[in-house]
Amino acid sequence: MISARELSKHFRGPGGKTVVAVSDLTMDVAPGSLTAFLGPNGAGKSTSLRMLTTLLEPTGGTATVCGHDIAREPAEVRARIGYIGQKNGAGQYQRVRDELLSQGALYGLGRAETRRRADELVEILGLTELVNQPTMKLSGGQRRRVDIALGLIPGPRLLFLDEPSTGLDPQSRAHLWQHILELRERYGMTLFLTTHYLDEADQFAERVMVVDQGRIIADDTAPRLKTSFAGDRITLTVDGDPGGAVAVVRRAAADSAAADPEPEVTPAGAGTRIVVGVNHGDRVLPALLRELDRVGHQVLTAELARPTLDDVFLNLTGRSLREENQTADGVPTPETTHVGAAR
Ligand SMILES: Nc1ncnc2c1ncn2[C@@H]1O[C@H](COP(=O)(O)OP(=O)(O)OP(=O)(O)O)[C@@H](O)[C@H]1O
Repeated sequence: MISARELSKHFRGPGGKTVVAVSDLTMDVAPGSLTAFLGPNGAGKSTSLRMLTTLLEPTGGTATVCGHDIAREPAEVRARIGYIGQKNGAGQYQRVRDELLSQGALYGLGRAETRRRADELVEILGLTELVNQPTMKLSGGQRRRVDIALGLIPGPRLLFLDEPSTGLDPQSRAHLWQHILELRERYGMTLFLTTHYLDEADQFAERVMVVDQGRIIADDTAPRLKTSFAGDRITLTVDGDPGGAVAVVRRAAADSAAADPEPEVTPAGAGTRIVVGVNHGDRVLPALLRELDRVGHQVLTAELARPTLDDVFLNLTGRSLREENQTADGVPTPETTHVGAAR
C-alpha cells in the first residue's frame, strides 16, 4: 500500500542552516494495516506524511502510494487516499451536512452517491445530532470527527491521519478512537497515523515505527518492541542480611538472559530493596520467590513492572518521550495505561 525508499526532506532553517526533517525513510506498509508513527515534536512525522500524501516534494528518495509514484503521479495518489491534517479542515460557517456535500462535489461524486456516503459517515461518526450545526459551534472532538468524515467522503482505500487526537480530552480521545476503529472495520481501510501519545500507539496500532530526529529508529509490534528494547523490572524488598538474596536474584536475571543482570541494592526501611531487569518477568518472578523461600530469605514485598513504549524510547535515545512531549507542548501526555495489555 505504501512503499518508500530513502525518502528525505531538507528545509532551509533559521540563518540559512539546513534542517534535515526526514532522513532515509524506507518502509513498506501492508494493505489493511494500522501503523503508528510515534515520536516527539519535531521528529519528522508530519513532514513524512506530507511527502507521502504529495503535499510536499521530497528532497531525495522515492515512494509509491496505492501503486502510484508520489512524484510522477500525484493526482493518481490523491484520488486514492484521504488525508486528515493537524489543522481543522472544516470551515467555520457551513453546516456539517453542507460541508460534507460540498466535499463530495469537490471530488466529483454524484449527488446521490455523496448523500449516501455523507449519511453513512454521519451515522458511524456519531454526528447525527450535529448535521445542522455550523462547524464553528462544535467542540474540538466533534470538529475532529467532521474532519474525518470530510476525509472519508471520497471513499479512500488508505487514510493518513496526522495526530488525530492531539488537544482532545481523554474522553474525547477514547470516543474518537472508537470511531476510527469502527470505520476501519466497516471499510477495511489501511490506516497510517502519527501520534505522540504512547498509549494510543501501544493499544491500537499493529505496527509502531518510532521516529526520532528524522529517522526511524525502531519498527515492530508494540509487544515485540518492548521485549526487544526494554525488559521487565522486578523490585523486591527482603528482610535481614541481603547478601544471599542478591546472589539468587542475580542468577535468576542472568538465567533470563537479561541485558544487565546486576541488581541495584538500596536500604528500604528495616529491609533492603533489590531491583533488577529481567526477561519474561511473569515467569521469572514466581520461580525467584520460590527459590528465595527455599534458601530461607523472607521477601516482604514483590513487584513486577512491564515496560512501556516510553522505556523503549528511553533505551533507544537516552531521553524520555513523555518528558520531551511535556517540554514541547507544556501539556503532559497521558499515562500509559495499557502496558503489557494482551491484544
Ligand atoms: N516548512 C518548514 N521550514 C523549515 N523547517 C521545517 C518546516 N517544516 C518542518 N520543519 C522542521 O522539520 C523538523 C520536522 O518537523 P515535523 O513537523 O515533520 O515534525 P513532527 O514530528 O511532525 O512534529 P509535531 O509532533 O510537532 O507535529 C522540525 O525540526 C521542524 O522545525
